[in-house]
Amino acid sequence: MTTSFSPSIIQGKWHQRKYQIEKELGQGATGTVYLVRHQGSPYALKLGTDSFSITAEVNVLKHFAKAQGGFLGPSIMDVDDWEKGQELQSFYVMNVIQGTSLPPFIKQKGKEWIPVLILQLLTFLSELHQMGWVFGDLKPDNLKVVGKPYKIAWYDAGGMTKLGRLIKEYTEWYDRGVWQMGDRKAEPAYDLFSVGMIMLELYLGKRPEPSEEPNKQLKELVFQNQQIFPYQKVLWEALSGKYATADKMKQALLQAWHVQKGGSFLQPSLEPKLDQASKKRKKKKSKWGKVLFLLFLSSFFLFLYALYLYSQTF
Ligand SMILES: Nc1ncnc2c1ncn2[C@@H]1O[C@H](COP(=O)(O)OP(=O)(O)OP(=O)(O)O)[C@@H](O)[C@H]1O
Repeated sequence: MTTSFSPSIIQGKWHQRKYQIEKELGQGATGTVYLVRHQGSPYALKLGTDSFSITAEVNVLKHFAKAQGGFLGPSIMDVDDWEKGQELQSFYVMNVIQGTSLPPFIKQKGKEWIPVLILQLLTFLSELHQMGWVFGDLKPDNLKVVGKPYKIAWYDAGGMTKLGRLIKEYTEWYDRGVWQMGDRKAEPAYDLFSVGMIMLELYLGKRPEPSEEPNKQLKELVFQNQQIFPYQKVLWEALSGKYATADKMKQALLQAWHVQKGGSFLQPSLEPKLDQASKKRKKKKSKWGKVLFLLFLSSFFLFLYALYLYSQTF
């Protein structure tokens, strides 16, 4: 939703806190997010288009504030209304999540980071699902890589849906309904499909449009790409809803990751070691050969000398 008018200061009607607007961070379905300053500190302020959806988001965020298990996500600092002329506009203030979006991060750091970050994401999803929620609108736009050591951070609670309900917000490319791979029931497998699509996008570096037979196309995309090779099975199983929990997918991904690491990292370092060992063995062999040869030579001359002495005696 586009708001052509950008205020320079937003003041809460109830708490009277003043927020100086610095710039727009982005726009979502339920409002605009601004980078603001309050008493010298930066915050992200979401100004809603309707108070109902802002209240719903605030409720979900407050719920997760209690149990974010070390995962970086938005924490609510203030909730208030802004008097814009005659009308009231709801807003909430949260911490700023600064980081790099997943696609540019992978482009910069390399594809070997994909399973590492996906494993982190699965740990977060496992916790979320156990709390009875599904992320819903899971996509790179709602995730960022922050800090060092690198960690996945999330925002946008707008799509979070209670288990068993109908997914309330989705983005086509990450939605299993669009790819004819399942329905829009809020269950862990719905999020795991989106995780699979995020992986696929990061490996391919693009998002091909769904064709007339989207599920067939998806299978081809997974199995015809050699770069995905060690993760093809995990990826396809996630896309076809084979994993009932995020932990199950995590286990399978971890296994594939170890196999991949064993294949690409052990082999080169093993080869020189094997070479050196065989060289040592060869060296040992040639040393013994020399000793035996000298022994043979000296016994041969000894034999000739004995023969000479014998011929002199008789
Ligand atoms: N806490 C935050 N820190 C930094 N940037 C943020 C924060 N929250 C949101 N943003 C930025 O504002 C944009 C809009 O966020 P918002 O959560 O409203 O919706 P969205 O996820 O982009 O879209 P939609 O809800 O329609 O799927 C985000 O894409 C992001 O760039």
